[in-house]
Amino acid sequence: MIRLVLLDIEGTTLPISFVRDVMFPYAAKALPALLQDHTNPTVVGARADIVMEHPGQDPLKVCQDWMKADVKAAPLKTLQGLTWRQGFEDGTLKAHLYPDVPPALEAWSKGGLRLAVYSSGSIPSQKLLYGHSEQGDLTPLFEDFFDLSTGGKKDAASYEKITAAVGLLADEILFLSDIGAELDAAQRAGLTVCQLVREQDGTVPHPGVPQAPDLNAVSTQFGLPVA
Ligand SMILES: CSCCC(=O)C(=O)COP(=O)(O)O
Ligand SMILES: [Mg+2]
Repeated sequence: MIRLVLLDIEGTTLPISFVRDVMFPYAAKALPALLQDHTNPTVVGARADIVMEHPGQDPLKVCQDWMKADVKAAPLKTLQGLTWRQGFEDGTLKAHLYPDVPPALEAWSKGGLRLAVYSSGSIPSQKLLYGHSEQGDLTPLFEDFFDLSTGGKKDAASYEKITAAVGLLADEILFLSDIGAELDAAQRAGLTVCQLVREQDGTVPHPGVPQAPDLNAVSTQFGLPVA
């Protein structure tokens, strides 16, 4: 029986185009000034991690290359999160979640399911995004937020840590993601999984895992409360 739904963000609850065409350009504009900050300990720490990983290279150039290739690197995600704070708080950024997402999350939560996020985006940026969506503040629906500080999303050990943190049996957790390698890792850790195959994102169906085009179809497939 499913007791908790663990959700990826990009490609699952939020169109990839919103990340690529709105959030990344916003961060790209703000990053040069942010990387000049030598007093904020979060920036100092992230820059040091980049330099350690890419000695001799300009940290800004490394970040720009990572963004071009959508590399899920923890220091980049931390820095992006810092830039997005301003945009979400002043109303320039508002998350355009897929329309099926808010009603499904509300129905699941109302029906007694526990909800948590696991995204490469930093925890502060996850909270900003769900706190400033077109459909209002959805953060109260989530009991927990996990990011790359728990481990990589393609590592089974990360899902074992999340299972321990939420105090459930692994198969009582339903993990939803668009990425096959993430679903494979979660399955290796014993979680129940489903791939979101969003037409708008051009998601490639991954063999060996159940698939759904949206969260309503997830509800039907797994017998979850319906919106
Ligand atoms: C607050 S998430 C912003 C989007 C992002 O930067 C990202 O890396 C999302 O990756 P996901 O693991 O949710 O596919
Ligand atoms: Mg994703």
